[in-house]
Amino acid sequence: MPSARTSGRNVPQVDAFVDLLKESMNHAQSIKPVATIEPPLTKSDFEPITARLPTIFPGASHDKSRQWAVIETAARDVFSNMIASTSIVSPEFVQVWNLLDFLSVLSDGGQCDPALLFWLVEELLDSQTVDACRNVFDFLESRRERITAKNVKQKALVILRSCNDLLRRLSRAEDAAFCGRVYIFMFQSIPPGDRSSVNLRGEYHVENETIFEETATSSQDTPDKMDVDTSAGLEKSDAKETKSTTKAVSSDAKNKPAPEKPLDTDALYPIFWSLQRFFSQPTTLFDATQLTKFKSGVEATMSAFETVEKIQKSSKGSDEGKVVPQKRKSSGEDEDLRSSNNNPKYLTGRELFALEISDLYFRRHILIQAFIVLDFLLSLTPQARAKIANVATPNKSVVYSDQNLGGEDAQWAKAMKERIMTYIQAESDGYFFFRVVESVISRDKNWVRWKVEACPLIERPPVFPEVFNEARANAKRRATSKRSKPPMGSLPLGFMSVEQSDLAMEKLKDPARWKLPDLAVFKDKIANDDLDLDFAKDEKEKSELIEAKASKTWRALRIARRSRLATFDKIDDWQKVDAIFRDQPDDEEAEEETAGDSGRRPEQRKPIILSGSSGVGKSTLVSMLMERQKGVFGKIIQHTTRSPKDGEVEGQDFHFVDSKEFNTIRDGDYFLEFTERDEVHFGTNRKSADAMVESGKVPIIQLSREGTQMAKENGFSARVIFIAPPSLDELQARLKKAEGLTEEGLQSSLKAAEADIEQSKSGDLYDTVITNDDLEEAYKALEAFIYETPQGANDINGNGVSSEEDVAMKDEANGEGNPS
Ligand SMILES: Nc1ncnc2c1ncn2[C@@H]1O[C@H](COP(=O)(O)OP(=O)(O)OP(=O)(O)O)[C@@H](O)[C@H]1O
Repeated sequence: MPSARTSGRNVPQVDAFVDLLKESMNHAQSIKPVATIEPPLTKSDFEPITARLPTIFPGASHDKSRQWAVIETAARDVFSNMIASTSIVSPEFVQVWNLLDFLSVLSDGGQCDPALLFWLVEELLDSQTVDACRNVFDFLESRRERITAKNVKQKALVILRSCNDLLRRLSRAEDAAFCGRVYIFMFQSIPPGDRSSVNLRGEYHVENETIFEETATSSQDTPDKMDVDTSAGLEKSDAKETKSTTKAVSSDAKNKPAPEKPLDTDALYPIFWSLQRFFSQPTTLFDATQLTKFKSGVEATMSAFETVEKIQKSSKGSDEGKVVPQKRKSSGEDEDLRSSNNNPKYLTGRELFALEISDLYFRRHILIQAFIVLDFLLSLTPQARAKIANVATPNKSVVYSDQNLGGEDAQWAKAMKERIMTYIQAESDGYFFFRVVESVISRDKNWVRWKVEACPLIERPPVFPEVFNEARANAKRRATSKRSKPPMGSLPLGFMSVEQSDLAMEKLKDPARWKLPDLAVFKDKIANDDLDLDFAKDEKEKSELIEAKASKTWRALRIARRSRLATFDKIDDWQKVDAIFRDQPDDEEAEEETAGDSGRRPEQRKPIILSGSSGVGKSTLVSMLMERQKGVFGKIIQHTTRSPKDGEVEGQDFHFVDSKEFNTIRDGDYFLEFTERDEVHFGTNRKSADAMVESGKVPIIQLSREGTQMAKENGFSARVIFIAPPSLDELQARLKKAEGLTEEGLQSSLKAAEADIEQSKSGDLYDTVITNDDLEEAYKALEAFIYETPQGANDINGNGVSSEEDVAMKDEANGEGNPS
């Protein structure tokens, strides 16, 4: 990291503050030697530096605005130099995070402009690729509470601006999860009642225009002239209608009822796509001619959709009726589609149209658009207006008080809404799909109402201590006064009160009361149910038997999960669970399972992290452990964005994924750690570790120091072992044996190893250090640690993955283990 240059402005205070910043960076590095975003540096960390501020800005009554300007100028200079010369993925970039931490401390103390940190973050986001912006968000998310605790009003605007700028760069489709992170950050930083991001003027997003082919193709009339229409002009949906469009629309121009005979796809095409203009600008429907056009367009679309569905239903199972797409023309069209700020775009090629409308999801998409616009129209009816009549000062921009939806049009809108609803719900999962849509729309209506009411402040009134105490006491009473119901399936205990106490105690000891039944018992019972099902007299009896079988199957599965989890893979249908009853798992699995018994299980089942630099022997030791204690340990395979090397096997060495998939997992917070080395990403999926624990094995994870650090910071509960090389010379010798390692790679590994060894001395990251000199000795030490450390010791984080026993015990406590 190059040191910050002075600004050259010849303002002594600026120069002095630049020097102070440089010192603060050195100081920060001595306090936090790691190159990670975590841990954040705090006020006390910077105390020696902030104590010197009065030497630059002397006197209690000095000009505050001047101080802020000086600090801003100096900070911008230092910051620009840093980001211009340091890559965000390099360890040196930690200085930028440290600088931002320092500015946050200054800002909280009123020493600099509260928004300064966010101005720099805005600059940083502007200067980085989308991928690198994720790192910036790692920082922002980790510090969110602190950096938005004070003066949020002054910061809100720049937070909104930078988040919105970033959102404009993100693709809603490709970076959906990242978009979510940005939104969540925005919403968490800015109070819900803040109106800075509300579209109070009710403006529509009119730039996202849908473009489609204006000229009618000759695909039907003159099929052999297909290619000629490469010259067909593209027209915006609000452009003048073409011959074919006019013709199609004019058939309905006098507001005739719906055409029962659907239009062919060619005639429907322009009508269909011109609806998009109404969808994106519903206010155009205030014009009667446009409304008529909209109505006929929606009707034509609806009829076509209904016909498509009928055809599809009747031709189910055969290829008849399937629309075969014609080959797409290659033109510059695709680039056009992706332009304009990553707005999601429909593919509007004429030759795709038939295929598109044969897709149920596409049809649903369009119908939901129409549904929303119909809802909007219905908000203009006198009945809907009556609902907002008591709003004192409505926001005129979103009320459209000069517009009214007349009786006939309102009837039409209502009927069409119904028709759409019926259509969507008709498909198998249509009901659930529509419920989701409905709940989203109804939630949105509340926001619209809030806007209509001119966005009153959303405030939660303070709760007084007396009220709080009373509520707590009430809650406690309610939770404890009622006699709790015995857990489902509990056996009766009535005999305890009537029988002699010693006899009652004996009865209590009956194994049937506390022991899980044998899995085999359920095999026969389920087989009997199957038999009875074949002879069921009527539907009622049949459904009772199915219910009884389901209950038994469920209990059998719960018992089987303890010892036969692997067989669950073979179950596709809950009605056929024979796999769990088979005595001998077949072939390889049988071997594996028998072999599995040969290993000794450690008392502590927490995941084990083997940390250490490249070449120290982690893989060698893990292989030995897995070989000598068969079936006890399971290696957690990392995800990586690099491609497999010769001999590497997917799922054995790594899970090889592309950056997109990696980022999705990462944004979904599924990695317990992730690191980057030479532009290659590595990450460990938390779920793999959880699944391993569930299956009864002890997960083993090989991690670098950074990865270990991150796993620990992310609250992952594990025992951490540092594998040290006997010496750097020996490590060099071992590394040299590795094929394909360049001199540069070798030196960088040695440097990293040196830092790792240094860090291991601090003793706060690792539970034990094993020096891998003599391999056998190192292995013995590893086993000793794993097997001889009692339960509860070395728990770096008490709240992580629970062991199998914990789960089992919880089940027993909940009565879930009791099957009767
Ligand atoms: N105690 C030892 N004595 C001599 N050679 C060893 C010893 N332990 C491991 N090695 C050798 O060192 C090399 C590196 O070992 P290994 O691949 O296990 O390291 P690693 O820590 O897993 O490295 P990486 O993190 O790069 O995968 C191998 O050739 C291995 O055989």
